Amino acid sequence: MSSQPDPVLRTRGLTVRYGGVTANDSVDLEVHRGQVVGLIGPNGAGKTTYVDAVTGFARSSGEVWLAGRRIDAMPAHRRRRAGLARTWQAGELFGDLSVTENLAVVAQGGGLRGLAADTFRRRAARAPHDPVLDELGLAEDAHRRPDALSLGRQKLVGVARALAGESHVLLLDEPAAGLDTHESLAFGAEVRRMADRGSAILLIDHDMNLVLGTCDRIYVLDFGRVIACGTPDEVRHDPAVVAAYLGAEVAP
Ligand SMILES: Nc1ncnc2c1ncn2[C@@H]1O[C@H](COP(=O)(O)OP(=O)(O)OP(=O)(O)O)[C@@H](O)[C@H]1O
Repeated sequence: MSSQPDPVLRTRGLTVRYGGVTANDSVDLEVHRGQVVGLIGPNGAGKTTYVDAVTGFARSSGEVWLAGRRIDAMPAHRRRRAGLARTWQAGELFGDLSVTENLAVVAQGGGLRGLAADTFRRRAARAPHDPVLDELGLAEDAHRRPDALSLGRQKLVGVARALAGESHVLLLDEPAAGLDTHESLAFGAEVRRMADRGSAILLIDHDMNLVLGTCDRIYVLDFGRVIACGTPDEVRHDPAVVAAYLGAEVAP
């Protein structure tokens, strides 16, 4: 077998402690270009903590590598600039800005903080049309406000906003929360297309149809530890995963 290229994102021994709680316990994980990798597990297993640690929002020990470069000593804003993009679990969009303006907030860096609102608006109004809107099929909504869109399309705007600017890896934290089955399927297809065009994506979600149907590989966390890793088929039949998380409903 030919050797695989280096992963775009790799963690080694990533550990986060909150007081007496070990929220991430020596997590080794890899995401390659063109892959959607799932991260699943029960409530409180440490999934959001992992994203916080990788992106520099939680103090951690261990190694974080992005595109061959070690980034764990960098503050969050430098990791973002190095190419780590994330969505937030409660990823509200700016309701009084258009879709294009929502993207411009990120693309201009620094967000609204420190920038007078009218200055920001003048700049955002001149913002070039971001090609990511075309890629995600959102071009026709560019000048609408998020609340004029369906929840499914709002979620896509959240992804587009995370992608605005250059990024190597996209970390999606519960992007499908609140979507109905149909919207979730469409969302999964979009995530899959992004990976097929070369993105590297880490997907956290409790919607097992979405995760099992979209991911190339899945890591399962329980009490901060990786208890299993494999293809969707391997993971859904793993007795430890069924016992800790999946239960009988997705087992054969
Ligand atoms: N800022 C914090 N301070 C203290 N403890 C925290 C903090 N953030 C998370 N924890 C604890 O760390 C553990 C992991 O939480 P985390 O939110 O990462 O889990 P999760 O897998 O994302 O859960 P969910 O599926 O409910 O979103 C939990 O025990 C949680 O209570």
